[in-house]
Amino acid sequence: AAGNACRVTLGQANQVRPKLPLLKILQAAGAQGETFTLKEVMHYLGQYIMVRQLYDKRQQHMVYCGGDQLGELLGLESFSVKDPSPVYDMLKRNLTSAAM
Ligand SMILES: C[C@@H](c1ccc(Cl)cc1)n1cnc(-c2ccccc2)c1-c1c(C(=O)NCCN2CCN(C3CCCCC3)CC2)[nH]c2cc(Cl)ccc12
Repeated sequence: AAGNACRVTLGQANQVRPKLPLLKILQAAGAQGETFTLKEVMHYLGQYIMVRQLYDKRQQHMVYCGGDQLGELLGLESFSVKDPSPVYDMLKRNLTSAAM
């Protein structure tokens, strides 16, 4: 039915395609495939930070990513999860729309 067709296309519309350096990070956190929703990208980046123990055990909002590929992508030694702007800037540089 038309409804389903519409839902399928809408579902595809919000997929993004990470560029290779970001895709490798997501895959290291268990991501499968090449296109994701933004929510999935954020989930896998969070998993990556946890698995690689990049967060400070005492100040758990601080992420120390210097020397890790994530730090290379962000161009930062560290950041606080309370200020997501550097992450969004990195995603703007490393995500393309998969809708095309
Ligand atoms: C609100 C959200 C967020 C999401 C995006 C952004 Cl740009 C900032 C902030 N957030 C809040 N704390 C974290 C976080 C903190 C330390 C280690 C790992 C994740 C996250 C991040 C998530 C996530 O998917 N979060 C799910 C719930 N988190 C709670 C924190 N939990 C851990 C906190 C450290 C101790 C172990 C549990 C893990 C699940 N994805 C991210 C990806 C990045 Cl590039 C950076 C941070 C996060």
